[in-house]
Amino acid sequence: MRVRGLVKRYPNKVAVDGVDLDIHRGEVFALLGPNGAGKTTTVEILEGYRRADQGEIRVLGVDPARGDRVWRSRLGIVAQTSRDEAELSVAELVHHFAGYYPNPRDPDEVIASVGLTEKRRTRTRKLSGGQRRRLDVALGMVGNPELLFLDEPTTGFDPEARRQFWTLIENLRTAGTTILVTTHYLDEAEHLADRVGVIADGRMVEVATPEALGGRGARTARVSWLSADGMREIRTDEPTAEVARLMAQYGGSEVPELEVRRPSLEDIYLELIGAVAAAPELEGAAR
Ligand SMILES: Nc1ncnc2c1ncn2[C@@H]1O[C@H](COP(=O)(O)OP(=O)(O)OP(=O)(O)O)[C@@H](O)[C@H]1O
Repeated sequence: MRVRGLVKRYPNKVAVDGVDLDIHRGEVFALLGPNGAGKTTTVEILEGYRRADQGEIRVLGVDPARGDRVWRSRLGIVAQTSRDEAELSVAELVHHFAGYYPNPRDPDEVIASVGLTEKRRTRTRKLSGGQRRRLDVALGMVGNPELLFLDEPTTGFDPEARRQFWTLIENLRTAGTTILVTTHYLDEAEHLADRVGVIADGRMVEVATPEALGGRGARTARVSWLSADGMREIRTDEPTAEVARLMAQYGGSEVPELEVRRPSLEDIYLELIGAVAAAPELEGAAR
């Protein structure tokens, strides 16, 4: 996928303001950003559901505004809101959707992979929020897509379901599926994504691996431990040397509650978002 200078204006708002984005085949890419940043608008343009006002866009080699049925059948989409088919059972709905695609996955295997086998005969209106979301994911993947869009896929999942979902995504990735996921869960992005893009106020602030975002790997570490006088914390660029010093000080025995910490992805993300909010010059003159 290749995007250059994507712009989308609504009557009162420039929702996407010159976004560039490259997503490589087989990659898991997480799009992060606060509410209203422009994530869903961007994703829906890439899916062909909304029209861009400006920009060059290629998704699987095609301009989404001109995407035909064959192109569409190569995509899997899990939108933010569920499709409403309340009277069908889980199995009926997944089998029904499989029929839309030329080369679908086995619907029963897909139902099993999202953990809904026990609910296969349940009408979709009787599913819990998290179960309904798992069904959405099943519908997105049953067509065996080359490229899967997941818009906040795990909202409403309990922690165990989220872990199961991560395994599912890892399996899809291993099978070669390219995945674009939007999420508000930083741990999810860190766990799943090869690269993350942070979008704020319609602009791409940074694209990097989760480890490198905001110069994270090079950031000062904090070494903390429980000393005789209470908790101590030292900021240092050489945490290994600091730990060695502590070990010597404690005569090689356990240093109580020793912890070495670098800024989390969430710390870095909040810094990036905060910098955009505090920098009025980033407000586009085009508005
Ligand atoms: N159909 C629309 N008409 C007018 N404004 C819209 C429309 N859709 C979105 N917007 C506005 O565009 C901006 C970007 O919205 P978008 O849904 O893309 O954000 P988002 O990053 O996906 O947010 P969230 O994390 O809350 O899902 C918001 O200010 C929103 O109010």
